[in-house]
Amino acid sequence: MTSLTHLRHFAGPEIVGESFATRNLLTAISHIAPYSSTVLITGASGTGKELVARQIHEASPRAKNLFIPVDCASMTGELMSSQLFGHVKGAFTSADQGSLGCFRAADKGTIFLDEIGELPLPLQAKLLRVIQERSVVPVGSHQAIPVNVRILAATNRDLKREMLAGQFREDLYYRLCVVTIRTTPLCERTEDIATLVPKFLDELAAEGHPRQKLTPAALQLLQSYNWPGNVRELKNVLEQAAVETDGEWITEEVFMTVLSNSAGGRVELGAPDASNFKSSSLVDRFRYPEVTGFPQPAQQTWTSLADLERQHIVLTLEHTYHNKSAAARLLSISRQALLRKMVRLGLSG
Ligand SMILES: Nc1ncnc2c1ncn2[C@@H]1O[C@H](COP(=O)(O)OP(=O)(O)OP(=O)(O)O)[C@@H](O)[C@H]1O
Repeated sequence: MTSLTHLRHFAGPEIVGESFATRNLLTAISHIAPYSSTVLITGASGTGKELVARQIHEASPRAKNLFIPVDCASMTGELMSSQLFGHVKGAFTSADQGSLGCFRAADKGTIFLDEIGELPLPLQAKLLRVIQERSVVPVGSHQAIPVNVRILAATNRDLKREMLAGQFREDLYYRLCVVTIRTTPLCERTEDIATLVPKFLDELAAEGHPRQKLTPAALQLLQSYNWPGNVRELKNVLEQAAVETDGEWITEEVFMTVLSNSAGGRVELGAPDASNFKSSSLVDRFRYPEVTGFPQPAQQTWTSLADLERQHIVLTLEHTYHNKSAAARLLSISRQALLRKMVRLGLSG
C-alpha cells in the first residue's frame, strides 16, 4: 500500500515471471513507457499494479524525476484537495505555510493515483481539470500553475461499472483509460511461481535470512494453490515458511501449515493429513488436490477440447474488452478465423 508520505526515488523490485501473461505485460510496459500518455492499470489486489506503475516510470524519460504514489483510499476530509493540489499560506486556519501538493511535487515526473475508484466525486472534477488543462489551482488561490506530470492510475474495481452506476465521472473515466493495462491473477499464470520464489528467497537472504530452497514437492504445492491474495500472498507465505524452517530446504509440510493457518484451518506443523482438511476452506483453494493428499473425487471429469477452446476465447475477449481484432492478434489467428470459431463454439450473437 502506498501513502502520501512515501515520496522517494525508485530503487525497488522488478517485475519477474516467464508466463505468457507476464511477457505480454512487460511488452506493454516497454511500448507505453516512452510516452506521457495516461495509463489505467486494472487488476486484483496484490497482482503488481503499483510495480507496473513504477516500472513504466523507470523505463520512461521521466525516470530521473520523482515517482509519487498517492493512495486515494486513504485521503479523507478537507485536506484532500490541499494534499493533491497544494495550498497557499492562510488558505485555512492551520495553513501557516504554503504547500506544493503532490502534483507540483511530481513536476516532470510521474504521479501514481492508486485506488482511483475511491476518489470522491468533487475531487474527480478537480482531477479532470488538471488532466485537461495541465495546471493546478492551489487551495486558497485563483491562479492556475502549469504542471508537467504523467498520470498513472490503478484500480481493483470495475471502474466502468462504477461509471455506469454514477459513482465515477464518465468524462474522467475516458480520460484515464486512454491506455489500459490489466494485471493477471497469479492462479492464471502459475508458471511465474518458479521465477518468483527464488527472487523472493534472494530478497530474504539479502535481509540476513539463511539461504534456503524449496523441495520439488513444495514448489508443486505452491503451483497448485489458487492464491486469492496473489503475489503479495505468495511473498508473505514464503517469508512465513522460511521463518518456520531451520534447515536449507523448505518442505511442502511447512507450506501446508502456513497456508492452512492463513485459510483459517486448524492444522499443526507436521505431515499433511487429508482428514484434517475435510472441513477446511483450504481444500477449495487447490486446483490439484492430489498434490496435497486431499481426498480424491470418486470420478475424474475431463474437459473437452472444445470447452477449453471456448474458455480461452472468452478469456481473451474479456482481456481485450471484446475487441475481436485485438483478440485475434493475441490468439495468433486471423479475425475471420476467430469469427468462424466463435460461431462454431456458440459464442457469436
Ligand atoms: N511480477 C512480479 N514480480 C516481482 N514482484 C512482484 C510481482 N508482482 C507483484 N510483486 C510484489 O507483490 C507485492 C504486491 O504488489 P503491488 O503492491 O504492486 O500490488 P497491487 O496490485 O498494487 O496491490 P493493491 O491493489 O493491493 O495495492 C509487492 O511486494 C510487489 O513487489
